Amino acid sequence: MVVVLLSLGMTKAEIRKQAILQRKGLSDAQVAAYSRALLEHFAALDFSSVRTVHVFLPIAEKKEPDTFLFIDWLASQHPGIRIIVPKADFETALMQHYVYAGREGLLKNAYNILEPAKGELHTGEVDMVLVPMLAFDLQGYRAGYGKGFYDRFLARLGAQRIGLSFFGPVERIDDVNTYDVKLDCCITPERVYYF
Ligand SMILES: Nc1nc2c(c(=O)[nH]1)N(C=O)[C@@H](CNc1ccc(C(=O)N[C@@H](CCC(=O)O)C(=O)O)cc1)CN2
Ligand SMILES: Nc1ncnc2c1ncn2[C@@H]1O[C@H](COP(=O)(O)OP(=O)(O)OP(=O)(O)O)[C@@H](O)[C@H]1O
Repeated sequence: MVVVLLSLGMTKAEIRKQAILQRKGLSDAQVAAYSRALLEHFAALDFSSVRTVHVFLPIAEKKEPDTFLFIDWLASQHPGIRIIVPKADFETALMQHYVYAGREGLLKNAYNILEPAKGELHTGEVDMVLVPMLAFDLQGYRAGYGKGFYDRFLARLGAQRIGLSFFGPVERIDDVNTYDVKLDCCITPERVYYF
């Protein structure tokens, strides 16, 4: 008898490749429409005890969700909430966090990530973090570009971790490691997955 062991899972490297291709296939109009759909789900969350939201700034060239929609919505609907944006140091894979002060002060780094050039550092608590990714799985694990920025950042925080993805989950990420931090939920254009 021949026994075939099928794994439904994928490695992060495989998932990254697939997700990058999937993203590349999106038109600008699709990115805009999907981003609006993500915002609709986000807007339905409970913000009653949220004072600080950490928002990644999109790499437009990589067709990431347009998080400026989220920033504009928060500023108009919850003006009391403080918006924090990151600045990544690629030598240490650590991020510094700044109080968002408008688009004027943002510059693109070598990876096309917009980031604050200067401003007020935020070193206090963060209640909610929007997490970028290439893909996530049914357990709430994610794969990003592979430098561990968000794993390092989220490890020391008690914040709500909210993933944003244009695509639904993969069944399972096989090579999850002890540093990988699970999401609390992941928003896709279709629905919100809770873990
Ligand atoms: N908007 C945004 N900011 C973010 C992240 C993200 O995913 N999205 N990151 C999430 O952790 C961190 C940045 N992570 C990155 C890690 C590696 C590369 C990189 O090596 N880029 C190469 C090749 C990428 C590719 O394979 O396509 C390049 O641009 O040449 C870029 C970003 C922190 N800030
Ligand atoms: N808290 C940590 N301390 C030390 N190393 C870490 C930590 N978190 C992650 N790493 C290391 O960083 C590397 C990248 O991790 P991983 O492949 O999970 O990245 P990713 O989650 O896809 O990337 P990102 O978080 O930047 O989107 C791994 O070698 C991992 O061991």
